[in-house]
Amino acid sequence: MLIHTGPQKWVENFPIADGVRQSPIDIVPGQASYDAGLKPLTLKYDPSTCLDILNNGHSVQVTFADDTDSSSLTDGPISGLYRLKQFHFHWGASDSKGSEHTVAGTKYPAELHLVHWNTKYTSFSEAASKPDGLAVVGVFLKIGGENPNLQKLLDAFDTIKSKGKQTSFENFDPSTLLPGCLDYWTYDGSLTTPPLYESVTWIVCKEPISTSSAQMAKFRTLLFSADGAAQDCMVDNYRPPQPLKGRTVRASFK
Ligand SMILES: NS(=O)(=O)c1ccc(C(=O)NCC(F)(F)F)cc1
Ligand SMILES: [Zn+2]
Repeated sequence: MLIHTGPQKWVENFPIADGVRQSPIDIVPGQASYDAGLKPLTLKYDPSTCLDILNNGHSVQVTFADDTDSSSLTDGPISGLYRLKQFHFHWGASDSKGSEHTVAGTKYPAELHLVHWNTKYTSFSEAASKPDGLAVVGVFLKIGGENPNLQKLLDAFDTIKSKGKQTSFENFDPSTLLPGCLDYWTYDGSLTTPPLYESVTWIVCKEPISTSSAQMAKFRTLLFSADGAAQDCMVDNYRPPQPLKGRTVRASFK
């Protein structure tokens, strides 16, 4: 039988769900503070570090080799160098919802998260629970023209339909999924799925990338459920916005 332990239930096992720096949030551009001290993002990705694509039961994830600095994030709001570990998506059951962050209440049909960890720590796992451990770049997807770079991912979905399936996925360049303009909002937040660690410097790009309605439909063919279990479509895998609790959202642009 289908057990949905949705976001409202998480606080029972993860009390930090009611913490002071939870994510996602609703970003209100008019209330963000422009910070001239914020640097442009430096994202350097090496396609040869791309390893595989996985259905982990709550999203589709592309994992990278993180034993060297070849795929990294520097500058922006962070200090030091953060290595790319993986990227994944959140999406809705229809094009009217799906993103985790919202912009003045606007929901996008999907949101891409590029997850990086601070190399002042020895591993992703060690960094994941530290207040300055992770930096996640969020990119909104909006309905427009078909996205040929996204299509490369979607073409692998038939082989990873159910939970736990993974397949090799090589030489993919994640920078092809970035918008042309890297203006961003930044704030201190958390993982948006349990254990909800308050360890993320969020960097949310103002400019969305495009996807088509047909491409969004392809995301919805993935399953939360494992092979042999009752088929449970992987949709609405987003956490709704959380209270700001006095935090400031800074903008890298005027
Ligand atoms: N949706 S999100 O905020 O980008 C996000 C990013 C990464 C993780 C993750 O690695 N969880 C496993 C860990 F770290 F051991 F707890 C969860 C959520
Ligand atoms: Zn995410």
